[in-house]
Amino acid sequence: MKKLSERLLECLSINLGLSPNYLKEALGELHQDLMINHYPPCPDPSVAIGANKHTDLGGVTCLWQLHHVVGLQVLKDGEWYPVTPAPGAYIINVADMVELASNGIYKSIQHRAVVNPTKRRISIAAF
Ligand SMILES: O=C(O)CCC(=O)C(=O)O
Ligand SMILES: [Fe+2]
Repeated sequence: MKKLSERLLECLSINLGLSPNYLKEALGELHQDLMINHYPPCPDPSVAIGANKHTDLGGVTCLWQLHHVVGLQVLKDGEWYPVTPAPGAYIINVADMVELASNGIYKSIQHRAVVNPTKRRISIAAF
């Protein structure tokens, strides 16, 4: 997972027209944390939230959504959009440090997780 994050930082740097190491050097040594989120089913999702609106603090977040239960949503132009899990794929979030180090060219995406009335949901995030 660390190698994936480092490779993504290289690609994001190259895309800025900078040296592949630019973001890695700007962010310093990568200490990656793993967070496992468990959202039990909630009979009335209109009165509960799984994870409140936030941005992630680090460089890039690699998120794995298990069981293909939809829950992650991103905020764009004032609207929430679901991020449908794709089998075998990670969701990659640009986080705060990359927004700062790219001088705002990359945006740290606002997101949240909603709960499901019948299914539990598990996601694993590497920050
Ligand atoms: O469960 C999700 O899809 C989102 C989790 C999340 O945003 C986080 O762990 O920072
Ligand atoms: Fe997050």
